[in-house]
Amino acid sequence: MSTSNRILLGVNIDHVATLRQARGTRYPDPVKAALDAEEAGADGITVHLREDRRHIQERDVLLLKDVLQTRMNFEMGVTEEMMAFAELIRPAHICLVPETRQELTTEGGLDVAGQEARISLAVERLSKIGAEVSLFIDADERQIEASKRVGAPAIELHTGRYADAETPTDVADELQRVADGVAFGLAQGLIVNAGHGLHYHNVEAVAAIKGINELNIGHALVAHALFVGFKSAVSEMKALILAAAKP
Ligand SMILES: CC(=O)[C@@H](O)[C@H](O)COP(=O)(O)O
Ligand SMILES: NCC(=O)COP(=O)(O)O
Repeated sequence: MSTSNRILLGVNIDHVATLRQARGTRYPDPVKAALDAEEAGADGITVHLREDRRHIQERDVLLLKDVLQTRMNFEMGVTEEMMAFAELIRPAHICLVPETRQELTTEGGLDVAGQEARISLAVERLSKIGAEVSLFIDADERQIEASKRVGAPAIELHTGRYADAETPTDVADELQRVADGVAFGLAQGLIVNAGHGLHYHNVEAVAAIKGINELNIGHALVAHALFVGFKSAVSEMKALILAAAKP
């Protein structure tokens, strides 16, 4: 069980691509953002190639594969198209996420418990290309146990409910739910990551939870980068996380 205080920052660059896609221009380039993020201390780069291609494109992933100095965390829905693409690019990490076309963003975690056979086949197939497969799930014991059963070495706990909570009681409850999920996942022998909706004002409490391996953060970081630049946005976030994770 890992209870290390070393916590990694995965920088999600999807929403650099959102701005580009809004006009169909060549800029801003998420590949440049990824390289700046790495220079500023990102431990990895996360991209979500959505089925509707609303932000990241195949071109981005193919270029990143060649230029990243750290490692790619490739988020994907469990579809044959994405499985085949993952086999082509062979990322170091793959995170299986639920996806619906109309959603504004990823709503809730993957229902692993409800489709164990299908997820198990996907984990087995993607593990064969050498990827560490994680499952993006809610902090729910049933889903964590199912993740263990299907053979995934890692989970990423969806922190969206914590991020969206409005009253102090709800914030505390949702934070506790994440902390309980981390402890339960670690007890199952899983690598536990977390992310979604984290920003400069809510990240510290999550980073202070012992045993989290990595936080994946994107939207807030890209938004802050508009005002301070990408490198500063990453280094500010990294400093917050590392300070909060200190014993
Ligand atoms: C799975 C996840 O939490 C992130 O990839 C998130 O989905 C960012 O992309 P969207 O904002 O398009 O949902
Ligand atoms: N998996 C979560 C992620 O990569 C980033 O989510 P967000 O910070 O863009 O909400």
